[in-house]
Amino acid sequence: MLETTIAEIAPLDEPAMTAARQLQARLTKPAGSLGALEELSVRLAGLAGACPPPLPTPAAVAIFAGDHGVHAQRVTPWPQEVTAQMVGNFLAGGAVVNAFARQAGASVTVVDVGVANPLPTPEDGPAGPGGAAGAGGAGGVAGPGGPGDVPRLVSAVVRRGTRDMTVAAALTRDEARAAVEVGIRTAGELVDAGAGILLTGDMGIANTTPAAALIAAFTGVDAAEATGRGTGVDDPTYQHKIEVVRAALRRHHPDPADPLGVLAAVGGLEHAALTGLLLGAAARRVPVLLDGVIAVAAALAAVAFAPDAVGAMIAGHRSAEPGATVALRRLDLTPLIDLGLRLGEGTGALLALPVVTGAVRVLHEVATFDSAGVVEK
Ligand SMILES: O=C(O)c1ccc[n+]([C@@H]2O[C@H](COP(=O)([O-])O)[C@@H](O)[C@H]2O)c1
Ligand SMILES: Cc1cc2nc[nH]c2cc1C
Repeated sequence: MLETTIAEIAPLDEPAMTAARQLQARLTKPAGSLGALEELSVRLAGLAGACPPPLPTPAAVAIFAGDHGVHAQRVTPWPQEVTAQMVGNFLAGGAVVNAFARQAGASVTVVDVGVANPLPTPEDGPAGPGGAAGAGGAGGVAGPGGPGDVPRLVSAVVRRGTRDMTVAAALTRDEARAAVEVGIRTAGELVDAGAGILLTGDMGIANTTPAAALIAAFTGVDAAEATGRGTGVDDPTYQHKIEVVRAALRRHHPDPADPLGVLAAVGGLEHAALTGLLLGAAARRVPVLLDGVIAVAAALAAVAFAPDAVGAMIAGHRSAEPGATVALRRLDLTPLIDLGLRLGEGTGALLALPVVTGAVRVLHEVATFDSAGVVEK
């Protein structure tokens, strides 16, 4: 499935992009006055092979959840159980991603690709599914797409957490491939169900450590440049975290020309699955909004598999994690918003969604100088 998906990924359609540029020039606004939105609309026309491209709706967030053996190296202050507990919170509608998804009108799908601990059940009380649902707003669990559209759980466990990358490869190649294919399948299912845009989300205590290792492996920057403070670590833990990333890279010497090998050596299950989601979206020519540092690390893997996959990607925001800026530079993507977010879950991508919709809506709805009878300069 990985190879056939890669084979389907093609460059942006030049005639559609030319048509979008010409249309932008005729709309009732000074040329270039919509800044980055203009080139975004051109790219989306190229992806769709049509001008105007379809409005990017409905939107679907896919949150991939997994745990990390490198947690044993004390790279994060949070206990591993929080991954499972936050999955429960997502399903109950009580997390930030749920609030932003309701605001944006996006559906939420949580994919368990390798959570180590058992997921909470509704009987587990207020923190479990159903418990926080009242936080969804007056009237209960109203989902983003209307009543009944509640967050959905997909169980696609490849293994219950990776191995500690400082002592072994995090995953076997077969496990890494299986996780990538979970992401490809997720993209296919969401697009088949009608999604017009996909948004990346992630949950995994300790996952900023493999994200940093992936970014260093694919870009060649030093571990210190790719590593950040994640959920928030003190200075000694931060220095230690850089050494952990450095030790993993020294141990495995991942070859950036072998993305499956890199994901297996120093990746995470959610990073691999997100790589698959990005490849699947590109193959189906549906745009995908990237969230934070975990998503952009996965994006580096995706373009190593298929360089043209970048055509489907939109950088939602600039995560506060320094590795995100390193990766975005390599991908040549400019983030739409820059608010110092470092939460993950898909929150930054959701905040950027109205900007993307606005960029496309302009091509659909704005009058031309001719049609509106407005004189040009
Ligand atoms: O999206 C980001 O850029 C981002 C930056 C820092 C932390 N996170 C989230 O925080 C968790 C990982 O942080 P840490 O410190 O445990 O590695 C994981 O669940 C991520 O979704 C996410
Ligand atoms: C509470 C909490 C929520 C999160 N959401 C994404 N990563 C997270 C990490 C923590 C610790």
